[in-house]
Amino acid sequence: MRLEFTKMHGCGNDYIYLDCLKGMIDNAPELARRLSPRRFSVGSDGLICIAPSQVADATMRMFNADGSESAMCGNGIRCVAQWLYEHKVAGDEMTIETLAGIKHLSRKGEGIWQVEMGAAEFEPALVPVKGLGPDPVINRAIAVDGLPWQVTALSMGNPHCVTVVEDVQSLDLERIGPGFENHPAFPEHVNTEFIQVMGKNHLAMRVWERGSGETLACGTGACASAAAAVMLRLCEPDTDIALDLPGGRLTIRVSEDWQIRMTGPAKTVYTGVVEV
Ligand SMILES: N[C@H](CCC[C@H](N)C(=O)O)C(=O)O
Repeated sequence: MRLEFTKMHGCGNDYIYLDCLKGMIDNAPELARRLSPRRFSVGSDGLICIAPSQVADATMRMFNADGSESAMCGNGIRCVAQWLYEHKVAGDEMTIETLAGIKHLSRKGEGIWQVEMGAAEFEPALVPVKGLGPDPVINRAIAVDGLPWQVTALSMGNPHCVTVVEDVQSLDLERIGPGFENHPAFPEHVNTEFIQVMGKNHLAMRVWERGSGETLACGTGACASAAAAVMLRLCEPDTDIALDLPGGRLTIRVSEDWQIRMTGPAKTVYTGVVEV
């Protein structure tokens, strides 16, 4: 079967986008697994379906490279907005339904979108994180690879574990990433962000993503990192925080009541057809 797709990325976090506006497909996890391998197939961090919605301009369904589905994808939702704009399905302001609720997006320039991401959630049961007591996990030690890591756990609609390090570039994520992703404290596995304070309201970040491994950027991860940094008083609320990722820069704003706003790029690279 010939499958038409659009390849897009946000700060190098690249996905295969499918037009499912006529109806959601039922083999998305298998397609994500088959089409994500680089060199052997199209190559991507996963697959995103743009499907119809009764309550928003469209629905986003996101699948990691291993076929697992996530409720939310920050870089992905900006690209869905760009796709809807380019295909004249929606304009400068739009809403996109996700499994983590309806998100509002505003176009801020050519290929630049601002997303109201909703609230950072530190309640353990809602991350979810378990076995570390009833209180929010803020700068608490967990053991990975035989070493203690001080982590902060929160949800952006998907689970995140943020840890502050001296030098993000020195980390061997291939070695330590799976130990975080599959840590028993995170029953639904977890996306892990490693952040380094570069200056006032300026962080560098690398990420090991649940279901995809190290990616060049993670939008929900950038939001989680900024929220954790504000919680740890490393950054200020109600201020633009610059997040430098290997694939580019995202700007995150954390309100006093933990509402998160993300602004960043979305780019169409090419359209293609693949036999599946
Ligand atoms: N791997 C994530 C989904 C993709 C998130 C990331 N690519 C983003 O931009 O937010 C998860 O399983 O929760």
